[in-house]
Amino acid sequence: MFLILAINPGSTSTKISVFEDKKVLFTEILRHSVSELSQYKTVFEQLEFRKTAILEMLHRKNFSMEKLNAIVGRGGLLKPIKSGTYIVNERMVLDLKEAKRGEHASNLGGIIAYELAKNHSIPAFIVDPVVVDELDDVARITGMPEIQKSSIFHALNQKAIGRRLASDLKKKYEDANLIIAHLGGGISIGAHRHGYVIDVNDALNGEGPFSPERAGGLPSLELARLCYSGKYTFEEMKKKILGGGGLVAHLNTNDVKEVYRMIENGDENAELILDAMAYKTAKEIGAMAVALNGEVDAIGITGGIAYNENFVKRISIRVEFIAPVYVYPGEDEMQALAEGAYRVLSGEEEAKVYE
Ligand SMILES: Nc1ncnc2c1ncn2[C@@H]1O[C@H](COP(=O)(O)OP(=O)(O)O)[C@@H](O)[C@H]1O
Ligand SMILES: CCCC(=O)OP(=O)(O)O
Repeated sequence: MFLILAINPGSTSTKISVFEDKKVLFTEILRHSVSELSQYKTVFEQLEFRKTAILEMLHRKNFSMEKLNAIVGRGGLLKPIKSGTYIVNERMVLDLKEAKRGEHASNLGGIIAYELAKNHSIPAFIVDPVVVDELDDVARITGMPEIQKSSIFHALNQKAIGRRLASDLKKKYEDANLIIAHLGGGISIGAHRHGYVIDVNDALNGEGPFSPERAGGLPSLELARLCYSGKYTFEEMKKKILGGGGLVAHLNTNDVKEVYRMIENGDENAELILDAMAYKTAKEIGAMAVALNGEVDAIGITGGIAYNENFVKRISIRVEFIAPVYVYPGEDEMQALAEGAYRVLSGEEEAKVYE
C-alpha cells in the first residue's frame, strides 16, 4: 500500500488530497482571493504562503508526513513535453523557479512537492503538466513567423476528463474524437483526436475566450497600440493579460459565484460580461469542431465554473448542434495526479526524466 500526497496549486486555489493507492482519504481546497495573492509580485514569491497553508492544513488534520511514500504536484510551465509522469529533478525545479516559460501557479506544484519530499527522502513527481504538447503542425503556425503558438492548457484535467467522457460513451479514449472545455481561473478548449490534443487555445498567453483572470484573444494592433501608449510598463501589460484580465478587469473579482450575486442584485453590466465569456467559450468550441473536421463524438464541460448550471446552459444552447454535451463539474486532477504517481510506485510505468 502506498500513501500519496497530491498538491495542486491553481490560479485561484490550492487543492490538497491524500490517497491510499488510488483511493482518496481526504481532499481540502484552500481558496485564494485576488487581494490575498496580489501582495506577491511573482508566483514564486507565493511559495512560502502556499507551502505554509498546506502544512497547517495537514497539521489540522493530524496527518503525519512520515507515513508518505511519495508527493505529486501539478506540473508547471516547463519546456513542451510528452504526456506522462515525470520525476521532479534539480533541472526541473530550476526551470520552474526561473519561470523561463512564464508564470503560473502550477509552477509551484513541482517545487513544493520537491521541497517537502526532500525532507522525508521520498520521491516527488509531476503528471501531465500544463505544457503537454501534442499539437498538429498546422495548428502551430501563426501569421507572424516570429510568433509560434504554444500548447499551454489544463492538460491534467483535460486528459482525465477525456478518458472519463470516452468511458461514458463506451469508447476507448484512443478511439474517440472529443472537445473538452475546462472552465477555471483560465479557460482552455481542447480538440482531442484519438487520444491526442491536436489543438487547444493557449489558456495563459492570450488566446481563446477571456476567463475569470485572463484577457484571452485581443485585436492585435489595438494591443500593440496600448503597449506603446506609454501608460503601462511591460510588467503591467503582462498583468492585464494574465492575472488581471477577464472578469477581474471588468468586474474586479475572479469569483463567478460573486458575479452571479451581482447579477441577482440587478447589475446588468455583470450579466453582459458573464454572457460574453460564455459566448466566446462557445465560439472556441465551434473552432475545435472544425479542427476535428466536424467529426465530434461529444463535448465535455468541466472546471470549477461548470458547477454553475446557468453558465453551462449559456454555452450548451450554442454548441449542442455540434455534439451531445456532458458536464463534469470541478476536476479529476487530484485523482489523475495520484494515479500517475501510483503507476510509477507500483512499477506499472517508468517515470519520465525531464531534460
Ligand atoms: N459552485 C460554483 N459555482 C460557480 N462557480 C464556481 C463554483 N466553484 C468554483 N467556481 C468558480 O470557478 C473558478 C475557479 O475554477 P477552478 O477550476 O477551481 O480554478 P483554478 O484551478 O483555475 O484555480 C472561479 O471563478 C470560481 O468562482
Ligand atoms: C496554465 C494553463 C492552465 C490554467 O489556466 O490554469 P488555471 O485555470 O488554474 O489558471
